[in-house]
Amino acid sequence: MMDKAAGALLPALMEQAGAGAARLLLERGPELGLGEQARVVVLAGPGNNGGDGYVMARHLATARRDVTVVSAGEPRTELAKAARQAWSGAVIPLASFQPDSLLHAEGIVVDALFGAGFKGDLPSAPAAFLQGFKHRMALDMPSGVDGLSGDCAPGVAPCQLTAAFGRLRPGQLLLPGKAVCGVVKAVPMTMPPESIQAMEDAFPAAILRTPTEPVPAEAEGLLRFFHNAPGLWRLPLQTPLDNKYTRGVVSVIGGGVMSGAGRLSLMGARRSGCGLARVAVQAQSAMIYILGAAGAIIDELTPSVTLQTLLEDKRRHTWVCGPGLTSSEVMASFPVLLAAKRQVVADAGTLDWAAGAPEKLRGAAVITPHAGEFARVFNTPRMLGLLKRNRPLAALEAARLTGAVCVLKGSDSVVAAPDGRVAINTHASDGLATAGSGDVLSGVVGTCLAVGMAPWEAACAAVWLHGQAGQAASAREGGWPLAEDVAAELGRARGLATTLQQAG
Ligand SMILES: NC(=O)C1=CN([C@@H]2O[C@H](COP(=O)(O)OP(=O)(O)OC[C@H]3O[C@@H](n4cnc5c(N)ncnc54)[C@H](OP(=O)(O)O)[C@@H]3O)[C@@H](O)[C@H]2O)[C@H](O)CC1
Ligand SMILES: [K+]
Repeated sequence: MMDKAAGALLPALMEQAGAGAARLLLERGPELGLGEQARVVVLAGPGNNGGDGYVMARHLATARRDVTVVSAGEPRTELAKAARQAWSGAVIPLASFQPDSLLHAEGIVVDALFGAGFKGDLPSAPAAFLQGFKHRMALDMPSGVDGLSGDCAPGVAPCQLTAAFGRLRPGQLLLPGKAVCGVVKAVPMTMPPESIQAMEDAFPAAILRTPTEPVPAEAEGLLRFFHNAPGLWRLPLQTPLDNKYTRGVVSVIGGGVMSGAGRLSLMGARRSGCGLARVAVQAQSAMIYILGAAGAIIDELTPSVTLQTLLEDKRRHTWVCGPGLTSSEVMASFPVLLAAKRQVVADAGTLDWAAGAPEKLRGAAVITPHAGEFARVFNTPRMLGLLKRNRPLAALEAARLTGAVCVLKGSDSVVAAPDGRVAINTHASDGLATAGSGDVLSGVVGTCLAVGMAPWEAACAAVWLHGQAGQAASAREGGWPLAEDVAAELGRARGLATTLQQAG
């Protein structure tokens, strides 16, 4: 139900949306390769997205641009009807409009067909009409893109420019939607703060919150989206009183056969600033860890020194369990860590051990699956469908099923907490698509947890630091960094996060 206050705001918001989109096109046209006098064709749909299109056309005409409105259906909402009436130019029905090849090549079509209210399949005639143009700009979303998930209906016409109204939508940042939005530019909208929640309720697709924006108490427990950036979380600053324990202790379960993954996780933890990192590993496999990391402590497990013995040290609260582990190694460690009430980052081998049985992960603080691991753990048709078409909801449901924060890794990683918070990370780089990069991340999550951050904040911070380190390593290595190169940049990434936190 739309709140009365939000309803009363809508005409003013539509006016701001249409006027702002017109301004954006006038400013950005030359960058899109449009000439001064390029013709503009607005394709207006039946809902409020179409209404925005009529308002935009009016403002473009006032700015003396050659603008034509083509209608893909009579306006159905009161707002869109009012916007249609305020447009004094002609409205040509789609079926009767005959664009010439010059218009196709040199003009621009404004996609005001469907926005947040789109559902189902794209009708073929308007989709083909949009496809015919070389230059395209979208209002809110290219028609056929789901604003919440970024899922695209077949036939979506990719745009070079998208006007975002007030705030960004998740679907503008998540693939595949992100790829068809082109450059996304926010059109500023002013609205009283108390109306923000009401506005969010009024629109079918969620709106992204900025990191520093407080969430009203009544929104607790509801799905709400955030853009992942420093400001959404705070990493503790260094102080002269710090010692290695106050900076956090991270312990990694080391694999006996696949030692590389555990060592990369250890590197991630150490490079991102934990005070002390330790590895617990069977004595016969300890040497590779001992030789590999002079600054880490290696705890050799023997019949007399077991994991239980190590857990007597209460300072060892945070554990990374999974990188490089076989199922039997997971079975011998993960349940023991949970029984001892440790906060555990579950990755790799632990996720494979829980294939088809997500309840086995209950008790972990953070789980970090990539799409393949996710599909193995949460292998019901519903979850596989969500994974394909709605990554934020897939991650959220995984978090709710396991009680753990879920980092669904990808080039647009999402971090979901069981309480409904979902952060979208856009701060990644292609360079992270290399073996071992996920192992590094698990160690960074370990550091952020060990230093006392709550699980969702810790996971968000770790994903951002990892992304920043990936970008820096990519730049340094000509676009082709190794996981070790990414780890090597983590200290500087944390330094940058601190600077940004202090500035903001
Ligand atoms: N965020 C803001 O502050 C503001 C956003 N505004 C704009 O409003 C739209 C959302 O408007 P809404 O009217 O809810 O939805 P749409 O315009 O996107 O589309 C709804 C109409 O489209 C029909 N529809 C939907 N899918 C299909 C389909 N597959 N085939 C045919 N027709 C379809 C739908 O028909 P129904 O029969 O399903 O009802 C509707 O007629 C948002 O995107 C912004 O652009 C406002 O300007 C205010 C501020
Ligand atoms: K649109």
